[in-house]
Amino acid sequence: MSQDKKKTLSRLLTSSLLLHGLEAFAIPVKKSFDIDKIGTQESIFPFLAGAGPYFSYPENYGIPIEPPNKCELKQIQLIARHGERYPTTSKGAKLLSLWKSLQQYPKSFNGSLSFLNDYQFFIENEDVLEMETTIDNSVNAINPYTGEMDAKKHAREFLSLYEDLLDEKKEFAVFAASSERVHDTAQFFIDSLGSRYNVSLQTISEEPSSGANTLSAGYSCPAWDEDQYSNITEKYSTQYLIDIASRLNFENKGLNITANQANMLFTWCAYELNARGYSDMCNIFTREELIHYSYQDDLTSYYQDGPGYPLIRAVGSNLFNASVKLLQESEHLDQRVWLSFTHDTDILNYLTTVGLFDNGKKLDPSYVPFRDLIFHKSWIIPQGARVYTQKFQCENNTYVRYVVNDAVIPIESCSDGPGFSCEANNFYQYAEETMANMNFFQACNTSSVSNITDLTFYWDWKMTNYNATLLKE
Ligand SMILES: Cc1ncc(C[n+]2csc(CCOP(=O)(O)O)c2C)c(N)n1
Repeated sequence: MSQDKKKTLSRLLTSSLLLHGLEAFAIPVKKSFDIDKIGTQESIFPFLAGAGPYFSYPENYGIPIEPPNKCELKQIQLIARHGERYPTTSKGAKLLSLWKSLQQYPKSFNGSLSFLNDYQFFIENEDVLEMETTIDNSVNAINPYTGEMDAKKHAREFLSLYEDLLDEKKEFAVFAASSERVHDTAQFFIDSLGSRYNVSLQTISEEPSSGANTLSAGYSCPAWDEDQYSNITEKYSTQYLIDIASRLNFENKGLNITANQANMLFTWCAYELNARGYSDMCNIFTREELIHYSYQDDLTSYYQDGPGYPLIRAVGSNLFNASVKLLQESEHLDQRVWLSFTHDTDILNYLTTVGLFDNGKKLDPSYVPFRDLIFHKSWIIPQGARVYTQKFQCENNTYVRYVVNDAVIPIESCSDGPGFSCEANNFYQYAEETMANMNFFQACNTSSVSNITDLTFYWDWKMTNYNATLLKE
């Protein structure tokens, strides 16, 4: 705020307080207003490992997301992540213990941490852990980045593009994995569609026992080992974390922050943005450090849940296979819109099978491969991520294409249709080749936790009525 503005504000406060017979000097004008900070940190969202607020896919190729001229939409599928949330229980415990140890520091903080001298922690009680951020549970009344508002805004954007595919009279199903935050996101989305529609929210169990009949195949995959490629991912230099810790410790003698704690400060920054709308903690990093943090996350995701781990293509085939079936049957189904909500890794597993973010170049832990990198995890699955499959008809042919976080992402080997789409039969062939000899149930050794071998909920929801118990996971 300019000096002039501050003076005017102070004069206004003085005169109004005098009018009320109060002493003006009793109320100091605050040095910095939250409203000045909110909205100033959006350029760093892409560097926060998908933990910070939603942002559109940054490298939009310029292809309009509306169906091309003279083409008619036939089916829309959505696989979406829940919206902005509080940390998980395990991350929350680590953050709380870090906050406690910072509070033990006997002196005033200097340098970039000096905001902590007058600071209120953003996790106000443990009940919010694992949950969506909402208007109600936000730390700041003017937080624009709640999971609640994200889902509600998304639903309005969805209506603006696809309303014509919805039938006001007929009941239709929306599907959510049984994690409470995922379910809540779906409910916010449905609420925002308005009362014209008759929606039945189907809650699909994400317990391993649900086997293949799930929106979160990762939980039904005992064969998956998060450390399978840790020998590669651990090679990435964490010197940037040591540098951050040294800088903070130099500014604050006796603080003794460790590199692991420096790593947690990125998490702090991201989740505080979701809960408060801004985070002074985000300002302690240099751009270079943010780039290192972001690439380290790309690298681990690539080898744990993406193209770097061959098993993942089988995990993702569970959902891709169902999605292809829905596309093929579109003329015979009485629902033209298929909306599903789940977790980040499930969407990543699915897109790995589709093959949208794999240029065949394995991510290298010895340097940041700027020019060769198309696997930016946070661009693909930020909080509130949304992956649409569009099927449309132009003259006598039908076509399929993907819209990821508001950007059309063509299948490069099949993109000669209108709007860089893939002609439907070519698409089915592409899918068949991609999933040839792939069997989720076998590859994952799912039989050790379940005997359910097929994903059926899109087809049998009316008969079954899925209402799994909600889980905080
Ligand atoms: C293949 C595979 N990859 C990862 C996991 C673990 N996992 C899945 S969802 C989730 C919570 C965070 O996601 P969100 O923030 O979207 O709720 C975690 C920890 C698994 N079980 N299988």
